[in-house]
Amino acid sequence: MLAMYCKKSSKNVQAKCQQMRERGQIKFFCRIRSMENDSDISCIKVLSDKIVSLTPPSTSVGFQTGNYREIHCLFHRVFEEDASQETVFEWTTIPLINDVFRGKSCLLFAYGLSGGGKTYTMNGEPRKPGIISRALDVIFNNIMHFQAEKFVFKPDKMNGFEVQAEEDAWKERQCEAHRTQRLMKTDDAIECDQQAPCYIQLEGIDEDNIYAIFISYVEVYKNAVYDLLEDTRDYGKHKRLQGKLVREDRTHDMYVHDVVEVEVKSSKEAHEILYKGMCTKRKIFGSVTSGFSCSHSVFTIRIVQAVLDQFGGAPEQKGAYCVSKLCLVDLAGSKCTNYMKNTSQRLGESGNINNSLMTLKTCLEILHENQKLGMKKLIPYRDSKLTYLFKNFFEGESNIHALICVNPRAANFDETLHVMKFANILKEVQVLHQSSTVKSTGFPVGRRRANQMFQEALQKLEQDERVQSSDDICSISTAFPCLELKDPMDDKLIHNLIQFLEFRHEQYNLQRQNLVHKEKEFFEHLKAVMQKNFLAQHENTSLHDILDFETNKRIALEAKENEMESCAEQLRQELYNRSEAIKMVKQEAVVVHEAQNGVEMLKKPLPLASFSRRKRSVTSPIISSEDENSTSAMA
Ligand SMILES: Nc1ncnc2c1ncn2[C@@H]1O[C@H](COP(=O)(O)OP(=O)(O)OP(=O)(O)O)[C@@H](O)[C@H]1O
Repeated sequence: MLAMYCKKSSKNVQAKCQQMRERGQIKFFCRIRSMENDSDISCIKVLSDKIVSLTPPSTSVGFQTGNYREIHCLFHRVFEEDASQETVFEWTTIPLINDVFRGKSCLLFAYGLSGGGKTYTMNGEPRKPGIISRALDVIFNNIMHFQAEKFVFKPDKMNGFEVQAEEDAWKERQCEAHRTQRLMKTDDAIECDQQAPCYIQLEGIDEDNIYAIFISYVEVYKNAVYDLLEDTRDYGKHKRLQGKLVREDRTHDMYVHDVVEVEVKSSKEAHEILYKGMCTKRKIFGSVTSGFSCSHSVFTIRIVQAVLDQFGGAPEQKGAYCVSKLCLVDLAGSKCTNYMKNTSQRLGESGNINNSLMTLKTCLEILHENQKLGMKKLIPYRDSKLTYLFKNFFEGESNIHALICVNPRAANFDETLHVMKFANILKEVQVLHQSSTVKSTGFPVGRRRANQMFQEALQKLEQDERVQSSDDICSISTAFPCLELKDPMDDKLIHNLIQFLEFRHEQYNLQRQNLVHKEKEFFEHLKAVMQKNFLAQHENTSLHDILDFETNKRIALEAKENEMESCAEQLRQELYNRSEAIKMVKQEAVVVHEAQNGVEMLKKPLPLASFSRRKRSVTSPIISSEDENSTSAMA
């Protein structure tokens, strides 16, 4: 959270905090990059892990117009120059990934001046992977053994998914295997040397669920959306990527129409797709932006999760799944114009960037006004593709994190101040806190493991030669005695047969009794397990209640803490203002006192000598030592 000082009554602040608890707040982070040159002067000081202060340098517009007060900005967390990529990722992205696995939709965007380190933070560099790369690693490390078969879930190109029959999915898997082999032979296939083994245990992963991950990568450039994963191999010099439409689905969620969405099964596969997109971006947009990104990159990870049925098998019921997404956005630099050479095309580009960021600002301002005053003003999301794409994050239920990337150079002070002001507008906007969309099914916990154990046991039974004969399993006696009658008078055979059958019958009864007994035992055991399960579920529910209670308490405390921090900052500012005022009053008092002294001195009758000296000093205030000597001589 960022707070710039404003004078509001504590009642207002309290009401606001209450509102925040219900609606949820956008979390603000600030990353300060290291300076390029040692000779550069910094205008940013980190006061604590949440507060930074901006000191206007003498060259700044504010300073020149007499506004040279320090400005304090409050964030959820401040990352100093030496903060690692890992730390930034853990603070800004891990909570969002956890929420995505709870079925929520999340947005993380990097905003700041050109060269502030947005792309460095989002995409990273070789050996210093950024947020996108780490997010992919963490997701796949956690769901490695819980993935659905490929192509079971198929995007319907309208934000939704279809569940395919196993045979259709298998056919698609075969086709894809050929296609990938072909693709890997092209120049676009890049070695993924950036892959970082990032192991962080996520919350919200349910081993009784199956997961499927889909990624898409688009670029918003000159108010048009381009698909970076579109096949560009046939695109020659004169052929360009086609702009895509941004549409709204039945649930008012936005999507890029006809965008390529790739289902990935490993972090390596996801990285290959990511680098393919980066290559396209460099090839198509790189040449016109000369190192500074004048377009907005949107990398989306969609997670489909379905609950396994009561036997631990894949769900067949259509629609029995939940879809959530994580959008990782690298916004264009907010000060592109200065960095770009003044060719007309580039001025046009920078104008477009500023337009889209301006529209974003306008939308947020109107949204805040609507929320604050209960108005229903039309918000111009449609004025820019960027805002239209993210409409749902601001209007609907979502979790949003904003990462403000700043360069502390004093020369950038004025622009940095604008970035902070933009962040301050964002702070005012409230987004609805999304409740988890993953519903409890009532199925027993541990279905996947139980199913696996059952399958293993079955396999073992099939493999074991000793139990393959069904005779061995349900045998009630040895083989029948020889029934060949050699002598018609021979009663022994009949007698033996009767004995054998009686023994067999006895064995049958015994085994039957045994079976009934075992069945009874099994049901007793099952009952005990069910009872235990019921108790565990009960305990689980009460633990969830406690957790919810504690979470609410934590949220309330956090809100209180934020409120206190705001109040403390206000009081500090007030103190500063008052001490400045006291200083000025003291100075004025000294001046008045001196003036009074002067008047009193004048009122006193002076001796003649001193009068003549005074008279002289009045007429000629600058007296040299020679004059003084001569005056005293005259006296
Ligand atoms: N925290 C950091 N530590 C080390 N180097 C950094 C850091 N932040 C940025 N850099 C370096 O600064 C340069 C510019 O950073 P980057 O391209 O990320 O800026 P940007 O904000 O994305 O700019 P633009 O909006 O123009 O794309 C890069 O060479 C990057 O390596």
